[in-house]
Amino acid sequence: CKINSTKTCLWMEDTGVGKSSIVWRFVEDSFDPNINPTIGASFMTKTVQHQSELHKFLIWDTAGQERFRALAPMYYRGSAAAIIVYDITKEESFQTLKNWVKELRQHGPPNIVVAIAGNKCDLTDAREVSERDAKDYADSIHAIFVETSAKNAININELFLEISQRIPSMDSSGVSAGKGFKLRRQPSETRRSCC
Ligand SMILES: Nc1nc2c(ncn2[C@@H]2O[C@H](COP(=O)(O)OP(=O)(O)OP(=O)(O)O)[C@@H](O)[C@H]2O)c(=O)[nH]1
Repeated sequence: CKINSTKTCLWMEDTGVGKSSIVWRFVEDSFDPNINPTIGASFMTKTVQHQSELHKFLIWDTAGQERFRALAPMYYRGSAAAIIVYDITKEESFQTLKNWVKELRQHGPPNIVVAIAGNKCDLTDAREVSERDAKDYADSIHAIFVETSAKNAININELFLEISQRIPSMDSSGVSAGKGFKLRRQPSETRRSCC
């Protein structure tokens, strides 16, 4: 197998949208309803096989609390992808996400792959952000979009799979193999509808 090395940064302004829970679900396939807020940032890795390639994710899970906001550039600089997470039951978290997209566009790496995850899609009765509005916004900025539930393990693996498909191949030392970066607009065949 060829090894692709990817650095992924997970971040979003609001605390409690479920960033750490998404990482835990992806890396450990577990969910803790009493998970503690992240302090500073935490780091985890996971290697997944896709067709003939092994893809290693190096994941920085950044803290959403206001007092840690200034640290975000340390993690998104040099990242191949950023996942911005909002909570579908909090309209405000979707609005503030747009500020992070702007910051990323202005100060992040030029070809960074942006993925937007609308988390907690198991809480349909409390929904404040429509899937259509979020998808339209993601399309307008050429970002990956999925609704996820870390609690019910919906679309978590699919999210990372789509990211790995959009990131240019790298050799085992982490150097880009020189393939042009192409946006793939087709939705993943494996993605599930959230509700
Ligand atoms: N119902 C539901 N609850 C979730 C889901 N994901 C996370 N939660 C809950 O939301 C709360 C916050 O989750 P975290 O993963 O700590 O959120 P975070 O964005 O990492 O928060 P910070 O570390 O403060 O930035 C916890 O009580 C989780 O159990 C989900 O998919 N569905």
